[in-house]
Amino acid sequence: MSSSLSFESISQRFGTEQVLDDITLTVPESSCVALLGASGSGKSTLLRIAAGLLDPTAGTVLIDGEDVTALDAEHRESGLMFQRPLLFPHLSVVDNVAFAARMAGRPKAEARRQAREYLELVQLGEFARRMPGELSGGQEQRVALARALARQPRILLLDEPFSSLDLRLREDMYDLIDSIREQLRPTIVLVTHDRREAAVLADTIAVLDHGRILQHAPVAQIHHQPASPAVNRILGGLNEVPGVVRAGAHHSPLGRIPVPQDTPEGRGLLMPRQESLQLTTEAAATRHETHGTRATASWNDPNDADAHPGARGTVTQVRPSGAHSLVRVELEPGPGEAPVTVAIEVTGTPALRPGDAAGVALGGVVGWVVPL
Ligand SMILES: Nc1ncnc2c1ncn2[C@@H]1O[C@H](COP(=O)(O)OP(=O)(O)OP(=O)(O)O)[C@@H](O)[C@H]1O
Repeated sequence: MSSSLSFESISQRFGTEQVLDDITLTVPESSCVALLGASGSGKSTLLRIAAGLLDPTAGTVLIDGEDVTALDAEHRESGLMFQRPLLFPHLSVVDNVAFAARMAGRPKAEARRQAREYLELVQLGEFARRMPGELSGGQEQRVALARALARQPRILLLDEPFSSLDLRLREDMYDLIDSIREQLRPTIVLVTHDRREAAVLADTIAVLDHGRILQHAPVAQIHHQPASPAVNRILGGLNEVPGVVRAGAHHSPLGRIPVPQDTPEGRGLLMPRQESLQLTTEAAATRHETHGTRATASWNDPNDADAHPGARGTVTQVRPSGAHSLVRVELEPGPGEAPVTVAIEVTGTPALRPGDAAGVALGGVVGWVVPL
């Protein structure tokens, strides 16, 4: 039940509003792409075009390389699931799931037998005879998923399917999607504005902004190597540190951070994730390069006059949020540098207060820089 899906130069206008602008994106067979973006960025419009519910103003939709742009939704063989389950209230659970097969002319007993298999898959086998009004919200969404899967779709299209569920139920649905991916290997397009959901469920994330794809990349890559500050922010990145790239490193109040070899020299913005930065003891984190003193910390490489694995600054904010806290530190600028504040995510609540001295280091990752 799995196919590849491609959008080629898809554009959509509503009146004078350009809602999608030259979207090209391929979703390989059995993979899951998340369309992530703010409200109004065009995610649902692209999904409706994939489903055949909307004709694009321009461009082509391909399933397994075949142009399906002119095919209507009925013949597109896609399974859809929305934020609300949209079950038929007068049909039992099993008949809701069997509905498409019945419409396709299958005998009732056969359609129901197949529907029960999908209900088992979503762990609702014993609810087959219930009416939708007798289900919880989470159960209704499972039925909606079973109904979408029972169509044996070539492409599964999910539009904010879990956003009305509470956190616990959402986690259960994530487990269910994992197990369905393992068993049926469907090709999935997931529309979401929840970056965590995108990261948990998808293989790749396509970031949409004002109808354009800003970047499409594997989940880890897009978090650590955002193509622009806009992508970094949409993925929840909080840090943008201006500086200069020279001799294989980015130089800023954060210190000398090694960068990939192909990083262009000159002014550049370093975007370390708040989860990748670490608080260090102030003594160990003393910054030496621009202050002209030598490192005393044992883990500083004495053979590298430029090596200094950290910076120092002053805590400006500590914001606890349960298991983690966000600590903001204003870094000491070197000569000619402007001060910059970075956010660091730490476990628990540190014994720090605004005004305290703190050291900051980038742990174990190569810096990622985009030109300024
Ligand atoms: N049928 C339509 N006619 C006119 N404008 C439309 C139509 N459908 C969508 N739009 C507009 O297109 C833009 C993108 O809408 P879309 O629903 O694709 O965004 P979205 O990213 O899915 O947003 P949300 O997260 O709020 O669902 C919005 O400005 C919306 O008002």
